[in-house]
Amino acid sequence: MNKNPSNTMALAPNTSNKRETVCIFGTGDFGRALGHKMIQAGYPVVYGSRSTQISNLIPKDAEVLGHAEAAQKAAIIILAIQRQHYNFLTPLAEVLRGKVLVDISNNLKLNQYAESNAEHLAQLLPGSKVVKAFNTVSAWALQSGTLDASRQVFVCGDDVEAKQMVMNIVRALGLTPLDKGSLLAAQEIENYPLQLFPMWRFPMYLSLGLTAFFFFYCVALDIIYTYIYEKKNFSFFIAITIPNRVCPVMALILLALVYLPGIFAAIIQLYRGTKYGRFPDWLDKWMLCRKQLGLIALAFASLHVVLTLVSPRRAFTKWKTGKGIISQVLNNKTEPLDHTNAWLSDSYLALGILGFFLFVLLGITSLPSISNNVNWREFRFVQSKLGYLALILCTAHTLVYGGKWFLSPSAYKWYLPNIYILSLIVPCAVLVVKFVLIFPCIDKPLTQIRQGWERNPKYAKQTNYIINKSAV
Ligand SMILES: NC(=O)C1=CN([C@@H]2O[C@H](COP(=O)(O)OP(=O)(O)OC[C@H]3O[C@@H](n4cnc5c(N)ncnc54)[C@H](OP(=O)(O)O)[C@@H]3O)[C@@H](O)[C@H]2O)C=CC1
Ligand SMILES: [Cu+2]
Repeated sequence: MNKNPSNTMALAPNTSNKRETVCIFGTGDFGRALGHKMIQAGYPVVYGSRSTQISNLIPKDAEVLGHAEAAQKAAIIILAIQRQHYNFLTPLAEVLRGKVLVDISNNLKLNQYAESNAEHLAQLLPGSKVVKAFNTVSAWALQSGTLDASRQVFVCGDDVEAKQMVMNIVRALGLTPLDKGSLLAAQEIENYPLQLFPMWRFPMYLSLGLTAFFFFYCVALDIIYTYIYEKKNFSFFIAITIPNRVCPVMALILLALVYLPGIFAAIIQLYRGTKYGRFPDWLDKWMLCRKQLGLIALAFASLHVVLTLVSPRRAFTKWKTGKGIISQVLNNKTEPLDHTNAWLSDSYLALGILGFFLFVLLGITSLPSISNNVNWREFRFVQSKLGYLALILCTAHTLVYGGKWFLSPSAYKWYLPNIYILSLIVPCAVLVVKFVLIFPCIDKPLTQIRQGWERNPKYAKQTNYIINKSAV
């Protein structure tokens, strides 16, 4: 039985300027914040609450009624209530039949329940149209208007029309809806706020691990080795010298790691002769966090710049310069300018400056506010072509800086190579494979594959299979 005859009418898209009434169950923090924002956006708001007493915290223009009464006034009902209280909705099933129920709830733990809160709600009230939305926005941000970081609202639901109505509200509040598909996506959306920087986790762990490794590598070779074999105490290297070796090395390796998965992907596609086929899971994940890897690399490069610029202020540098001058004075001999050295030092500085400039450009263009304003060809040009150029310049910077003594025995202590030699392995491998193997000989077949050509009949079947599966 439909208690509300205007129900079906209210579900039709609203074309007039007047906004339709929205009902919110629950007058807690989130319910109040959302109601406040909705009234500002011009929606009449009616609250459904256990107590109809109006407290002064509730937005002034809102009405507060019992749950059943409030629900009858609107086609959309937002549930600002924790999941564990959902059972009180079962007696209201008839009133809620055909209505759009917006589930905004979050959990305290990842995968706390077997089914997502939204699916649980849909099972409780099979006659209603459940839409998941708003759970990634905080009540505090809604109320204070500081939404710059989280304008995106993930929306999912099985009823397309209901989802559209909710997305219209999201837009009216000045937020950006992102359609995540059917209610099956609710679990993922509910897990999202519980994950701290999900895309950053792998890049963070990787860079922490590598940084620690290179740091102790340098401590062993530059401090402990010199202490044991040359009886010199260089422990103060820990403060600036070693960080200024680790930072450029990390920047270079992480930048190379941004482009390495693309090379694996190309090799896999070439080998399979098709682009239809899933990449292995690890590669998929790696491809998805390339931007984060690049931004961490940029941070290391910036630190390297700062650490290099403070060099003239260091007592060690001043002492070394003074020592050189005094030895010339004592020997009464002026050393002529070494032109090779002058060329080398100027070139490695120039390469470093150019490389860093491109690095910064890459970082800036990856910001959403910029990347949203360039088309994908421009974006690809910057991220791929300029990115490779930055990688070439930074690799050359390291080679010119250290190249002259890479072959000398002093670059190897305890048979271990100098950290710069280590740092060149991945970038050089990436550049060689890209420009010697992939680029000249197989770029064309690769492009053809990426445009959807099939070279490998073995995969034709699988292609059909995948297409059929995605159509289901
Ligand atoms: N706070 C936030 O920033 C965010 C919260 N959320 C989600 O919003 C939901 C509400 O959160 P929040 O507003 O912070 O919580 P509150 O505890 O502040 O409010 C919950 C409200 O639910 C109602 N309620 C409590 N118990 C019952 C019950 N047994 N039966 C019926 N109604 C009940 C009450 O409303 P009344 O007294 O009017 O009946 C109460 O005010 C949660 O699921 C949360 O995960 C999602 C995103 C952000
Ligand atoms: Cu450098």
